[in-house]
Amino acid sequence: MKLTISLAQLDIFFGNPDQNFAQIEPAVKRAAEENADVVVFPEMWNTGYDLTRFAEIADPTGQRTQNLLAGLAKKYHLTVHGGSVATADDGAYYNTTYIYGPDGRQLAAYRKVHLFGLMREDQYLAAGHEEDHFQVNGIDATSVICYDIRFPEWLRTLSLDNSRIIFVPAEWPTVRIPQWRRLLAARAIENQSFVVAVNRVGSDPDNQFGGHSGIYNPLGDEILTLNDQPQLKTVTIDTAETDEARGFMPVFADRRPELYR
Ligand SMILES: O=C(O)CCC(=O)C(=O)O
Repeated sequence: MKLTISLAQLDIFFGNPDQNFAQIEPAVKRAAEENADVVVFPEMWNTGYDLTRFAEIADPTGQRTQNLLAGLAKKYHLTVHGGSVATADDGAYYNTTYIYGPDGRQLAAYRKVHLFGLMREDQYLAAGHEEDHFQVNGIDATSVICYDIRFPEWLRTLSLDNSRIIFVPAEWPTVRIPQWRRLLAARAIENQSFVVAVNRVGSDPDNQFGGHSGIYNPLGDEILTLNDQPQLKTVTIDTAETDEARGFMPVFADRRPELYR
């Protein structure tokens, strides 16, 4: 099955939800003009890593984000993968993904499972515990957030349910972009899946972010790579390539889960 995907590689205004919210509709509109079936945003695009001000700026129960994404998905008739946003719920903060289908219905909500201690995320956020599985235009897919890609056992777990695409929104620093690209390629190869990854660009008080959003085929080839500037690019993938990869080399059937821990 074919799927046309737009990667919306944004810069993010540090701690300024209003300015960040204003960036979303123009990108969705542009993706629709490029006939995308799905548009994907980066991680924590509402606030950036302005962790100490979450009480003020995190989205209460994610409502503002959900209303925006649901409305845009319906208006432009495509799936909106909302990257992730900082949300507040029951006295805790989360790094949360929302995904909406073209009819405006929520397809998935996911909270980042592995919190990134190096950026003090674990001191300010609570971790998620749940898998996410959804379909985009009839294609089984799953989604993680940034640092989660360093945990192959988690992406394998998520891929066991016939998933053909792994979405990865991120705020990945420039200094580790070579690792970003290798990790994404490895996750694509070992799970015989497409990996669709959107990183932010620009900087915050602590980090420079390196872009290089990309799409990797099930052989780990980068079939689309962006640079380190704000941009939106669109490409069509064919998930028959996942059938070919899995048919040729039965990695899933050859697993020995009884030996793993
Ligand atoms: O793993 C890394 O090097 C970067 C992870 C990260 O920046 C994040 O999870 O926000």
